[in-house]
Amino acid sequence: MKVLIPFYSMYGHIYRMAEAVAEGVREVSGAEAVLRRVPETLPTDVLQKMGAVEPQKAFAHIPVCTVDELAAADAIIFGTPTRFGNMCGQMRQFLDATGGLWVKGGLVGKAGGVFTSSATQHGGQESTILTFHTFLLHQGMVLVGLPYAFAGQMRIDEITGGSPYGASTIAGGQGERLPSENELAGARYQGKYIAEIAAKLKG
Ligand SMILES: Cc1cc2nc3c(=O)[nH]c(=O)nc-3n(C[C@H](O)[C@H](O)[C@H](O)COP(=O)(O)O)c2cc1C
Repeated sequence: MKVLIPFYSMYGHIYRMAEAVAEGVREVSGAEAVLRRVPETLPTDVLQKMGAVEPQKAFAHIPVCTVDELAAADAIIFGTPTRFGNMCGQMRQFLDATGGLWVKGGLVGKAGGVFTSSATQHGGQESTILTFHTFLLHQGMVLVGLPYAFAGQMRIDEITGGSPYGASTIAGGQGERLPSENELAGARYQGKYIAEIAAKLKG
C-alpha cells in the first residue's frame, strides 16, 4: 500500500514535517511512504532574492511528483506552506494539472489529507488546510485530518501547531523556528492515521 506525500517547501519546514509524516506511515505494516516535491514555478533569481536557493538544496534529491503518481497511490497527504492564508502557488499549479484525473475519477475513494506551516501562530494554518480540502472533495477523496486522539494538539503549555484539520508547524517570521517535538509527533500521527484509514478503505 502506497501513501504519497507531495509537498512544496521553500525553507525546509514543510520538508521536515513531510519526513515525520513518512515516519508515521512506515509504522503501519505493509505501508510504503513516497516523498515527492511538486515542481518549482518561481525563477531562480526570485528564489535567490527570497533566500530559498540554499535551503532547497537539502531536499533537491527528492524526485519531482507527477500526476500519474497521484493516480497510482492508495492515499495522498499534501504538504504546503501558508501563503496569504492559502496553499502556495506551486501546489495550486500542480493541482491544476489534475483535470484529466478528475475526468476519470482517478482519485475517487482515496484517503487524502493536508499538513501546513506558517510564519505566525494565527497566520492562516486552518484556512490553508480547509481551503485545500475543497480540492480533495472535488476529486472525491475521503478527508483525513488529525483527530483529537492526538492529545498533543490540546497543549497550551507551549506554542504549538496542530489542529483537527491537520498537522502544522509555526516557522517564525524569519523561518527561525524549527518544527517542535510536539508538531513532529502530530505529523507522525497524521501519517500513521492516513495509512491505517487507507488500509481499511482497501479492505
Ligand atoms: C508570499 C508569502 C506569503 C506568506 N503568507 C503567510 C501567511 O499568510 N501567514 C503566515 O503566517 N505566514 C505566511 N508566510 C510565511 C510562510 O508560511 C513560511 O515561510 C513557511 O510556512 C515556511 O515553510 P517552508 O520552510 O517549508 O517554506 C508567507 C510567506 C511568503 C513567501
